[in-house]
Amino acid sequence: MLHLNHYEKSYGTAPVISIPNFTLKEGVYWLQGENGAGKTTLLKTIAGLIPFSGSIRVHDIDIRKHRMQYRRLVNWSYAEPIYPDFLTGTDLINFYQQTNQADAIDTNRLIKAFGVDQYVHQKIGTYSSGMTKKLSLILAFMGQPKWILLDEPLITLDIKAIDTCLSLIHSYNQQGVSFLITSHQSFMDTAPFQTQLLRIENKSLIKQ
Ligand SMILES: Nc1ncnc2c1ncn2[C@@H]1O[C@H](COP(=O)(O)OP(=O)(O)OP(=O)(O)O)[C@@H](O)[C@H]1O
Repeated sequence: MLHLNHYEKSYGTAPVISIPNFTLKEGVYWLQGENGAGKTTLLKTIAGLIPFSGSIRVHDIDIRKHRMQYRRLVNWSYAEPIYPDFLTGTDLINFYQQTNQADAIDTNRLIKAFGVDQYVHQKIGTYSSGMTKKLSLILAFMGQPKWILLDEPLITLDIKAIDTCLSLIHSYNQQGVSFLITSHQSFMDTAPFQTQLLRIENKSLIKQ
């Protein structure tokens, strides 16, 4: 369960989104809204990356009171990931393996599933945008998260990687992992799972 209470986010004096009280049960949620509505902002705050007012809890673990514990429950993938050029994919994966206490066999399975084993030892500066995106998705699936937040997961992916990503969402969800996904692309025609629709409109979050 994900709870937001008295959640408010502004940049400077400009309010972006306000959510008095919202609970999301387990599931796969597709968060929609116009450009600039606040989708990335909401995901970033739930991921613990930017400050906000109010409270956020996942499985009763408070984002501020139990920061480390919370961060292990919530994984996140950027819409347009940027990593230091001088690191290799292996460097980042090894780092996440430690911080997220991820199982090595599961991690290798993810690397192979996205075909990243072909280039994971190369420096990230040599990757194309789709290659970097696949790496970012591997990192998002690592460990034992209860929620995975995916910001535009399908952009720049090739058709095979889109299938891989949708299959992983399906299988992780069957194992009790929930997803909050933003996407301007309609992926429901090919997705092997049902989604529940959420929308940010007029600075509010609504279920559809
Ligand atoms: N770092 C920032 N500083 C100031 N304003 C910001 C910042 N990041 C986002 N905003 C503003 O917050 C609002 C919401 O932006 P956000 O990126 O969350 O929208 P979005 O719904 O993800 O949009 P898109 O569909 O275009 O990706 C926009 O008005 C944007 O200009």
